[in-house]
Amino acid sequence: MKRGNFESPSSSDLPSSSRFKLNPEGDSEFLEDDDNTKNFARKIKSVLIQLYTRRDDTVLDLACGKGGDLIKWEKAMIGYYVGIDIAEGSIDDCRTRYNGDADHHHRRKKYSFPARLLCGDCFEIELDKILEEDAPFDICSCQFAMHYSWTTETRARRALSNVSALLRPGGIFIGTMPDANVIIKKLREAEGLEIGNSVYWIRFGEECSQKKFNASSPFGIKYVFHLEDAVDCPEWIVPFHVFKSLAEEYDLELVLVKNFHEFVHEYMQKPEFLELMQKLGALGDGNRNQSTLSADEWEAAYLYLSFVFRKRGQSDRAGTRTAGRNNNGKMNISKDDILYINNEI
Ligand SMILES: C[S@@+](CC[C@H](N)C(=O)[O-])C[C@H]1O[C@@H](n2cnc3c(N)ncnc32)[C@H](O)[C@@H]1O
Repeated sequence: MKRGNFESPSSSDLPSSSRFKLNPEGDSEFLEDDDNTKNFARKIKSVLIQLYTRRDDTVLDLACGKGGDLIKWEKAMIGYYVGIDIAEGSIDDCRTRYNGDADHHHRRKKYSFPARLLCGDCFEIELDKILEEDAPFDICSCQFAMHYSWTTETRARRALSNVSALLRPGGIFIGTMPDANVIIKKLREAEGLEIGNSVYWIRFGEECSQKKFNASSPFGIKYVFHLEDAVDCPEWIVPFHVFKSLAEEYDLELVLVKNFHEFVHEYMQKPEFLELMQKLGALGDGNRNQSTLSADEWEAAYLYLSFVFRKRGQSDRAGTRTAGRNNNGKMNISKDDILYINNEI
């Protein structure tokens, strides 16, 4: 039995701070006019979305939360949006946000693409029949959530088979999640079973006291994650090489995987991306009023990675444009329009 073969991350020679602000929950809108709310995780998602989405694309947002990415999809000028989340409250917030209903905290706007919202467990339920009329999608996005599927192999497989079944050939699967290599490396360097700094902590249970992980059972490795201003929640280690090979079984080929540090250096600090950054409002006005990441926030950013997969097969984007799409999409979503799906379906 092979043991403890998670790869170690390459040592990071990256600077200890950056001008972006970290909030991996990333569940609020990207407000172009408000420099002080600039947010690191949201920017990474914005860049990912902008780089891989094309005008009129149809988008499936797995674990969409409160719809924090809606404005990013609007900027990418998508043609149709389907969002699914397990949390009823979040889906309802997503609905009101989509409808442009005002609340105390946010400036609201209407979106120009039709949308559909579902509430259910997208790592348990077979979605291909449920979304038959909406599929195939050009883009599937799963931001800060794929690791919740990693409780068991069955759920991880369901997550990937849903993505694969719903994407068109050549379609793109983008996402962000914790970087298991970094977390395990930090755990091994720590004295006890806890790692962290002033902005986050991660705690493993006694079952991990050996700090060795059996390569033949890479699912269900639990830890508790605490980030400032967020609730503590259980999460699961996703060894990326297992994720990649499982994805391959479902015809999803890896295009890119990058730790957030690397992502920032490759996509967000290079002159050739300046125009994109400006378009996204990510740099503010002449770089004034920039939020700066503290060393601890920058270290917390190192806990995450972004990934891109491509569904195997000949791209038939032009063909799918004319398919009977958007039948279920609305420009204003009522409570009754939300489809609640349960595991029996
Ligand atoms: C950290 S939030 C990310 C929300 C959103 N994707 C974003 O980036 O702003 C994780 C989300 O995953 C959702 N989630 C967790 N497990 C899920 C499941 N099995 N099916 C659907 N959604 C799930 C949670 O309800 C929560 O909204």
